[in-house]
Amino acid sequence: MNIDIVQGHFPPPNPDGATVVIDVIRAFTTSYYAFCNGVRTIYPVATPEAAFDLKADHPDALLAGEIDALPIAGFDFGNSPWEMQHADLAGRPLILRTTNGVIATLNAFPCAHLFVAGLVNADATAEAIAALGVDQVVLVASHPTGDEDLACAQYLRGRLGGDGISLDEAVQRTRDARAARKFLSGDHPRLRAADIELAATPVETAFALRVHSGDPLQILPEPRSA
Ligand SMILES: O=C(O)[C@H](CS(=O)(=O)O)OP(=O)(O)O
Ligand SMILES: [Mg+2]
Repeated sequence: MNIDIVQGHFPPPNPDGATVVIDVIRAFTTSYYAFCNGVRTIYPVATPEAAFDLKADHPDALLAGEIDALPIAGFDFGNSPWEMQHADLAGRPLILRTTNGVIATLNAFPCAHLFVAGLVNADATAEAIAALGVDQVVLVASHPTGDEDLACAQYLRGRLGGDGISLDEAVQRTRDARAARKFLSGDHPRLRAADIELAATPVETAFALRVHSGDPLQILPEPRSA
């Protein structure tokens, strides 16, 4: 298996292989906890306007996301795993707009298989990719310069049989990442240290998150292979 790591919002085409878009702080940690708390599907969108337009077609949808890490006016939630844990989401679709993970996901097709991941579900993602039997894997650290997504990509590469780093190192690099500072400083009530705690805590029983092509794209939990 050939495994490439790239950084940023523009994954290379990977028509026969598997691509994983990684966003540890916070888009796919938020997505994971949204599903844990009952969300039915996630629609990733590029802009607040696209979110409001899509909600017109899905009136039961909830809106989550950020601009400059802060909640968007008129949205129900920030891009916050803690907020996902503390809300009633059962059976609702979620429309998600974020700066890095969501934008890279929207740019990731063409690829044969697309997943999104954080450290929370990195092991489950590695298992799902290994089960595909593909020759080419692209790991996309979606923050163009941040270390948290790159560390997760390097951990995932190791889990897939390539050069890797330990889970402890990936956890520490998440806590130390520049993007984590504004949450850990306590300067803003909607930027919570609890979000970083959740982003930096792998969950052994987690599930992978697969992106299904179509208009709109949908993110759905992937059943774990036995
Ligand atoms: O809301 C987030 O955590 C980030 C923005 S930043 O890196 O914290 O400024 O968006 P994401 O798309 O989840 O990286
Ligand atoms: Mg991020």
